[in-house]
Amino acid sequence: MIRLKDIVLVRDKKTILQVKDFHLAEGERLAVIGPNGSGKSTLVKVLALLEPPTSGEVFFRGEKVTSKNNLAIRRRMAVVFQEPLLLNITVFNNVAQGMRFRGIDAEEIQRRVEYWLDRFGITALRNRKPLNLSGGEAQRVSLARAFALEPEVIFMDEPFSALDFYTRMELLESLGARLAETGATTVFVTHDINEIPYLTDNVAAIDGGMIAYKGRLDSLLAGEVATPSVQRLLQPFKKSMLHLL
Ligand SMILES: Nc1ncnc2c1ncn2[C@@H]1O[C@H](COP(=O)(O)OP(=O)(O)OP(=O)(O)O)[C@@H](O)[C@H]1O
Repeated sequence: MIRLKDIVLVRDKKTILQVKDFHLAEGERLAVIGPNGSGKSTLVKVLALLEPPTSGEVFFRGEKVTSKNNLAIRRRMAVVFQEPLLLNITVFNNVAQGMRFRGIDAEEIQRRVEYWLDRFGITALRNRKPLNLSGGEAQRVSLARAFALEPEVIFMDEPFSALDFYTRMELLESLGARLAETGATTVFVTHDINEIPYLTDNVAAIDGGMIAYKGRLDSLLAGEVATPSVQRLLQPFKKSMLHLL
């Protein structure tokens, strides 16, 4: 579905990302892990067409992304960030807004908003403004907004890392069920490897801007080749997780 070819991204004369060949298949659910500053968010920004690489090519369904088709392709994707980034309008309108920008008709918008508010358990909040929501509720709104767009790919960049443990567990369960229901192609960045089994067993580890591993999480935890700093990152999780896999 998305292919990166010979991608290099340079910021302040420093190479932040270097990806020779990367392929995200249709329906694939990929978790992305890596040490702080390794380039996880940058990888998502390049895949989601939010940041053009310094050199190299991005293909979406075989079509090369250019400055001309970039916006049209970006509208087929949705991104959920760590901060919900809601507008100061009602929950209903926050979920509806992106669809309005995409020219979807009012009846269909109404149907989708109601459906996704229900799926994320926030129908009762429909007339509330974001300032009156808890962090977990606000992130549910941001998830409903993304799913309502019926995107071909959903990117999530540490969406739950600002939330407390119980809220994170609830949201992971809920997100896992919704992803299973839609079959959406997904990239999920996390710094907490414990979150991954709720969503997928498919992981990419990034280190120093390069993809050090892409494959099954259990194989990675069992010691399959990755860079020493990715192995160090896994160390604290190994004991607690191996029995779960
Ligand atoms: N605007 C910028 N200008 C220069 N360097 C930047 C900029 N934004 C990020 N970087 C650098 O790019 C590298 C990759 O950053 P990125 O945010 O992709 O890493 P990350 O793996 O998502 O990190 P974290 O786990 O801390 O969120 C880091 O070294 C960071 O300092």
